[in-house]
Amino acid sequence: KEKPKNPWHKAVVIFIAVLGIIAIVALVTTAVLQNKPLQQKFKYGIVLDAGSSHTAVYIYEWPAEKENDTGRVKQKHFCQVKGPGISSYSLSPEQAGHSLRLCIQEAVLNVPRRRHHETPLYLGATAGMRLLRMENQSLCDQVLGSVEKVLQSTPFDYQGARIISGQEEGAFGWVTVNYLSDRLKQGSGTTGALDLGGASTQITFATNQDETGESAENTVTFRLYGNDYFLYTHSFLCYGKDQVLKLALAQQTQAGASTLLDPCFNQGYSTNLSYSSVYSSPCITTQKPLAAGEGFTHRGTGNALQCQEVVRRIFNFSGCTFSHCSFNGVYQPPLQGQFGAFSAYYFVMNFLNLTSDTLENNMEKMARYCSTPWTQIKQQFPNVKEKYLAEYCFSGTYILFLLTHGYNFTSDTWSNIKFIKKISGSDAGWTLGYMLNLTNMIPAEAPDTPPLPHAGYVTLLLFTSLLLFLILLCSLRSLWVRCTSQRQII
Ligand SMILES: Nc1ncnc2c1ncn2[C@@H]1O[C@H](COP(=O)(O)OP(=O)(O)O)[C@@H](O)[C@H]1O
Ligand SMILES: [Ca+2]
Repeated sequence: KEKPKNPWHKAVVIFIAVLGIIAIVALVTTAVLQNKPLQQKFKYGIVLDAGSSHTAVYIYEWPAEKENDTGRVKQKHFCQVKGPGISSYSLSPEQAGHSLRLCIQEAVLNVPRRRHHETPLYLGATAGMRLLRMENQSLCDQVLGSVEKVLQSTPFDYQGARIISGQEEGAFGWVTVNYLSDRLKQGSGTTGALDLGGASTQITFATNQDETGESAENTVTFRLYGNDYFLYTHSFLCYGKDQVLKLALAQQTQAGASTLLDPCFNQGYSTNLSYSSVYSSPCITTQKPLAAGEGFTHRGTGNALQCQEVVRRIFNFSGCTFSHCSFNGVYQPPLQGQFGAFSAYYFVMNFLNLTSDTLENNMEKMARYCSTPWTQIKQQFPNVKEKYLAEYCFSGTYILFLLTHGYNFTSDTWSNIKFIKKISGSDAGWTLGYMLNLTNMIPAEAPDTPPLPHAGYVTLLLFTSLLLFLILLCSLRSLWVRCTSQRQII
């Protein structure tokens, strides 16, 4: 005889099943929502790079709660200030500050208003201002004062305008390159930084601790994310590409002739230069030739091999008092690892299409470019600024010579150099490293990471709740079987 079925059994089993499912779904959703990053709140930072030839404004952005994570700060906006570098306003210092206004207005529009007061604003000046300071401290102060006045009147958190040292310029360029390529956290191999400006050039790379003993002024140590880095760095003042051109012109016009036949400029190129435009630079230590008139005709003959000899005369390879030197008696340990070459290295080598070839092929391409007649060059590149176009033969020959004879890169190690403009969307240069350092966004010790990354946590949770659900299902099933089997027993 069948025992009357208990209508409640079925209801109870279904009720528990539904309850279990709701519990599990509720558990998983709260856990996921609980850990979901809160409304992305961003923070900002602004750095002005007051270079010898130009000023640029960089706006950086990062998620507020992640500022200690590496690689989180990104370049959000870039503004190139119209006109020359601030050091060029030495005769009208007020103009230096005024020249920044348009880019500052752009910055005001690119940073949310509610963040303005907490957005740090820095200006760092490089070799152009180092040279002006050498020439005339008072004019240098007036230019900085004029810049300071404008930056203080912005709605941002103004943190100062100063001339950074060559060491800082080199070291922070290295920080930027390694931060953006995410090499700082693993403590894995790092990338050296090669920066070519208009008035100075920097080389920086990590070396072994025992290599740093020879020259304290060339050593910078960083402790970042729990890793110690011993960096070699040197900034060659007057070896930026604009100043080095003046060095070459001064050397070739010692006789005071009215015409200079220059192998570093294309055949058919001709312009009139004043002697003062060459000899007024503090980089030129030789006196203007007495016999010289006001100026001279600068004529190109376009010969790369002869141009190499012109460039060689800018370097001094004697008088090294260390175990190894690069040039001009400057200590340099043996090169190590990969290098990122940026700023004018990139502009010149990218234009000349010398960024991805062997050293030998680059030398040949350089020779072909220099021997191309100026009329043909102008025809081929009608939209390139004539000042840049005219100097590419000189600048390219200088770069090849600097990297090989200056820094001792060989045809074997040439491929270690990558010519770069940006890394994951942000410009390679000293400004990001400078800001990261001043805002303490690269901690000395590695921030403690949660035992499980968010994704891992959610997976684990899902897995356990699925397991729970299966256990629940099995127990419900056995409960069901027991209920229905009781009916048969009778
Ligand atoms: N598009 C370009 N093509 C060639 N050269 C360029 C280009 N843009 C900038 N430059 C050059 O790159 C150099 C940038 O130097 P800059 O950073 O202003 O000087 P510094 O770092 O010595 O203070 C200058 O020589 C400038 O003329
Ligand atoms: Ca620069």
